[in-house]
Amino acid sequence: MSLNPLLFKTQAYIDGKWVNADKGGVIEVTNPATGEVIGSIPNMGKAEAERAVLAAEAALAVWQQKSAKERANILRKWFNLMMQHQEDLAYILTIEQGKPLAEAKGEIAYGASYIEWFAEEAKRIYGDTIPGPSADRRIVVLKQPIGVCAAITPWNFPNAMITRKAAPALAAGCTFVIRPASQTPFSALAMAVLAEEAGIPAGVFNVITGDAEDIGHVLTESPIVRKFSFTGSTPVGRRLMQQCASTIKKVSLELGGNAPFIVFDDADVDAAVQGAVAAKFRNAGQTCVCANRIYAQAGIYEEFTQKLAAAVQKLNVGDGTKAGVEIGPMIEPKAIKNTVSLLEDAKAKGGEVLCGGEHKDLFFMPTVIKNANTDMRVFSEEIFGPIAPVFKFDTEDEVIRLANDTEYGLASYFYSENMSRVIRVYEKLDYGMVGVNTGIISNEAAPFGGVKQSGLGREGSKYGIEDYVEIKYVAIAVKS
Ligand SMILES: NC(=O)C1=CN([C@@H]2O[C@H](COP(=O)(O)OP(=O)(O)OC[C@H]3O[C@@H](n4cnc5c(N)ncnc54)[C@H](OP(=O)(O)O)[C@@H]3O)[C@@H](O)[C@H]2O)C=CC1
Ligand SMILES: O=C(O)[C@H](O)CS(=O)(=O)O
Repeated sequence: MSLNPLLFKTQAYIDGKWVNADKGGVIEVTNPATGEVIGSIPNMGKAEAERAVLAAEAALAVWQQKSAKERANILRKWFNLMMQHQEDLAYILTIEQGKPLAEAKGEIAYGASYIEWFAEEAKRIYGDTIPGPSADRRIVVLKQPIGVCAAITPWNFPNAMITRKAAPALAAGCTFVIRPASQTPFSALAMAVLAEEAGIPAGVFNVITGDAEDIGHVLTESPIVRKFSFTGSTPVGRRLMQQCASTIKKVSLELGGNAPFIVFDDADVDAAVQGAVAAKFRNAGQTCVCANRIYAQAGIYEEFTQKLAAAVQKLNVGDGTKAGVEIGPMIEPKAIKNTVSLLEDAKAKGGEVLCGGEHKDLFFMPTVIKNANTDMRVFSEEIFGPIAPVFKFDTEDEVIRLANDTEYGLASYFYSENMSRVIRVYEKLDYGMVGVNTGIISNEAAPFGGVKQSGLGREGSKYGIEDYVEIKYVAIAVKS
């Protein structure tokens, strides 16, 4: 495969124009599998970000003058174009982010599914009429687009994290400014090429690249921006939320996780092993919903850990553009350093490495640690890498307490064939999402999001549009 020059853009996209940074600065982007420079993007800052916000404000009228059905049809065209270009978009994603091509193709389809879903939701943003408290009063409730929306997204899902925000925003009649992660900007720019081709008017969808802090201050502190959405780490999300407070902006946050993955004695152990591999090693463990702490009940602990290690050892690690590769590189040296540090800490505190543990360049071998315990950093920190610590537990009450003992509350998973236990456990897990007998829970029809310090709001599903509309109450006096 090779880069499609029509989709591979090295300029930002503001107000329907492809532009460089005012001062001409650029940021180089490298392929994490090879270290080669793929290309560069404009290193923009405050002035360009302000222009992007003004362009989005100016485009509100033209976008809102279209009917919901017209907006829906344009979004549908955007979805169709993404799927027509799935292979080319996946290749761009793999060389900038590292995930294997099969996973990248999956992300393109997953990201596009949010556009498909909200193209349909665009036509179903309903208001209410409410019986008035007296004969001379009428109550009308409208749901109207909130206005200019802005977002900052991470490197681990360079397509889907953007469409999960842009699709409901545009469906609701809002306009949008996105600042993608510096490591993975090309997927966002390719999205803009197809947005333009789909008929999304200039200024409605803008992609700005460059200095995170300078651009971030504009997107969080400009009074023109009415809604800010962030996906990334909890510390950065907390800081951006504080910045949004200056203008009382509507904020949605998809932040870090520390997902428990619980296997009870009455589980289908082979299914649980497959689920654990999927939940732990997707994107080389670099997702916020990855299984972070694996708990196996005493009765099946030996069987489960041995079968898990046997399955993990078979995973094919390498350059994601090569056929058959299942685990790509980590995103950058900092990620490798953090993963090594977590592993060394676990080993020093009694962990036994059943497989993996080594790394070369940005490739970290998928690792299973037996005899994990709560003194280890992997118990309380988000690993965000291909390490699977397996903890032993005895009782249901004990594992629920351990699972909930974290400031995070994004995803959780457990395996049991006992229906009463299934209901008891999913009711007691303090998380925004629970996977029962499955390790993969993300799709466009479901409300994705967390509780506690994993975030605010939900993305996808019928709930996802609510963050992009404002409710207006109209009180009407009626003469008899
Ligand atoms: N809940 C969820 O859905 C997700 C959560 N995450 C979490 O994010 C972490 C890993 O992703 P990672 O990208 O390292 O997270 P970061 O929070 O470091 O970065 C996320 C984005 O924020 C930008 N950013 C960083 N600092 C600032 C700032 N001060 N002002 C404005 N923008 C800023 C980054 O820019 P740049 O890197 O270009 O400097 C990047 O685009 C993990 O904790 C993971 O769990 C990640 C993805 C999804
Ligand atoms: O960034 C992430 O980790 C994603 O939100 C996970 S998922 O939605 O692709 O499962």
